[in-house]
Amino acid sequence: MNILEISQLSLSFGGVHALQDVSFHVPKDTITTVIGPNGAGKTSLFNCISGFYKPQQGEIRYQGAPLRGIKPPKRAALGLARTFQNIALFRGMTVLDNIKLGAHVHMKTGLLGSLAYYGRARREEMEIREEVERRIIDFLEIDHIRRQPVASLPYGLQKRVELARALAMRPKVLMLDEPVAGMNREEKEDMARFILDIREEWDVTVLMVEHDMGMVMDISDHIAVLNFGQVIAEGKPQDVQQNPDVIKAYLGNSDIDDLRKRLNPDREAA
Ligand SMILES: Nc1ncnc2c1ncn2[C@@H]1O[C@H](COP(=O)(O)OP(=O)(O)OP(=O)(O)O)[C@@H](O)[C@H]1O
Repeated sequence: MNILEISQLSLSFGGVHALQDVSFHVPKDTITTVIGPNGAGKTSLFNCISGFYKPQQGEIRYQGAPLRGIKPPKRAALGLARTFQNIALFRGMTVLDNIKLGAHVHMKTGLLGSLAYYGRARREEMEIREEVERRIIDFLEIDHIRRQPVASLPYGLQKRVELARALAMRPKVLMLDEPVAGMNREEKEDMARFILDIREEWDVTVLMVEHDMGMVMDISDHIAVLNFGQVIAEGKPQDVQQNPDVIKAYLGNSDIDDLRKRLNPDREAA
């Protein structure tokens, strides 16, 4: 079953065609990765799925239902959680407070919601939240820093806190925009392990944009390749890697050594 179905999506900014007739699917319980050279449209696609951009054409279906007209906070509450290319945490706040903000998407707002949301229901929700927060902190091994302000942490740990906040949203689809960008090798290996464990232990489908081809080929179940706003290949890592159109797309943007490094998963572990 596909948890997300993207059909014939097109998005333009003036004369720039960021996405052209993009169709692909995200099978449930997989790690699905969107790759492609710089400017290929990967972040634009993420922005369409999370509702920040409105495509001029096409449809995105989530759990079988169209997302059109649903605003970003509602999409998050429905289970589409996201991290960003550049860390988007509240740097002055503690790790724990940042994680608590993630859970906020489930708070009822508005007068009717507030009236319906007191007493036992609210207590139960708070208990669930605390339990989820505890589980996330244990899982991501960040108990020792939970009272520290985010700004005081090294980059790799900040990225982990961002992941924690996204998990606190209790997602069904976790969208990760370049989760290992800027990380050293050890941080990358940790992050790759966490992403694999999230799929296994948290019943979450992962949709990722990532440039690190070693990690992409190692941990992805399904890959879609974008180039100039169009899907040029989709399939298993080994199929995508051999695809002549994919090789050409990367060759057009890199020298041969860079290409080898990018497409060869044996280059380095994660
Ligand atoms: N808000 C915007 N306004 C105008 N043009 C935009 C906007 N967002 C994206 N674009 C353009 O759309 C195209 C695709 O950009 P996008 O950021 O989606 O690519 P990308 O694959 O995520 O690139 P990268 O790997 O460098 O992050 C680019 O030509 C970009 O300049």
